[in-house]
Amino acid sequence: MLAFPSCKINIGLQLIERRADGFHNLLSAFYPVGWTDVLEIIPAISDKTAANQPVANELVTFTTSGLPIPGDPDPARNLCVRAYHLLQADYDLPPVQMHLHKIVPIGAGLGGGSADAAATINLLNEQFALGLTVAQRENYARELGSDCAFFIQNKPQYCIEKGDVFESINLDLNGYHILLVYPNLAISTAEAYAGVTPRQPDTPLRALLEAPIEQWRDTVHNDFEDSLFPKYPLLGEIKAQLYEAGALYASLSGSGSTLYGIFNAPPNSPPPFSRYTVWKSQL
Ligand SMILES: C[C@@](CO)(OP(=O)(O)O)[C@H](O)COP(=O)(O)OP(=O)(O)OC[C@H]1O[C@@H](n2ccc(N)nc2=O)[C@H](O)[C@@H]1O
Ligand SMILES: Nc1ncnc2c1ncn2[C@@H]1O[C@H](COP(=O)(O)OP(=O)(O)O)[C@@H](O)[C@H]1O
Repeated sequence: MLAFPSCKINIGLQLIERRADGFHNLLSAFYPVGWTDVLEIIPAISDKTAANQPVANELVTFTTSGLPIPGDPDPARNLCVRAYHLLQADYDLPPVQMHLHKIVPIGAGLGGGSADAAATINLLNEQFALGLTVAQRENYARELGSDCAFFIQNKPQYCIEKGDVFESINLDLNGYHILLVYPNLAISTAEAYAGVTPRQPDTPLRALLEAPIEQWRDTVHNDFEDSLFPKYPLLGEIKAQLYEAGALYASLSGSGSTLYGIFNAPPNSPPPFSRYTVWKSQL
């Protein structure tokens, strides 16, 4: 079976407090974006002379193409393989062959790896008729990463606590256009969190998002920008260029390094962005 795990942007991200477990409580709106990887999972064929080499262990044959993934050549660390083992432990799954074609940039604040893991859970649930509910699949996903559970349903959500608990939100950007700019610079999530100073927001994000998008520029903020823009000035420059290109709203996504702009009409990819990895689409 085939899936196209897509990524997310964060619209606003308020880092509220450091928790006793070392993680941070936050408020953020997660919004799905259609830049996707390709993931195929099939029951294993027994012919070991086939082109795919068994690499992780006897249960999973995992191969990749496209962007190189940090952690290769140790595929056991890949979130897809970890997701398989999580379910295998409880459901005694048969051996599988998995292939991931990696397209979404890595260390980009787009949650691409988490999306792959969630897609693995959803595919295995379907392929082997496990009958897992959304809540059960989200619980497995939470074990793999804070933003992983979001991708089980992959719909706009208001995220609280570690970013893994959801409240519904009426946020519809249908018809707007988005331009993502990945500056070919990976930022590790742990590194980004290590630099933040959390604080209680004056106004919780949910109230700010109720205003029209034209007002967000002055109110809706990603708190990671405060520590990452001074460290990587390029990020602030790209955000300014997105506004110069006509964005109604522009921001860093998650813990970076991708910047995005939301536009009324299809944006050009003007010269400042041509040296970066860009992706654009209608939302
Ligand atoms: C920042 C966000 C915002 O949406 O996304 P990305 O930009 O990475 O896509 C998420 O909070 C990232 O979630 P995820 O990438 O799943 O992080 P995890 O693997 O759970 O954690 C990686 C590390 O980030 C820190 N961490 C993560 C989540 C959280 N709420 N507080 C934290 O302090 C911890 O140091 C942890 O060890
Ligand atoms: N399938 C995967 N795709 C991408 N990264 C993966 C995957 N599996 C494990 N990882 C690890 O997760 C880390 C960050 O993943 P990613 O989700 O792309 O970043 P971000 O947290 O910035 O959204 C990478 O450093 C990589 O080592």
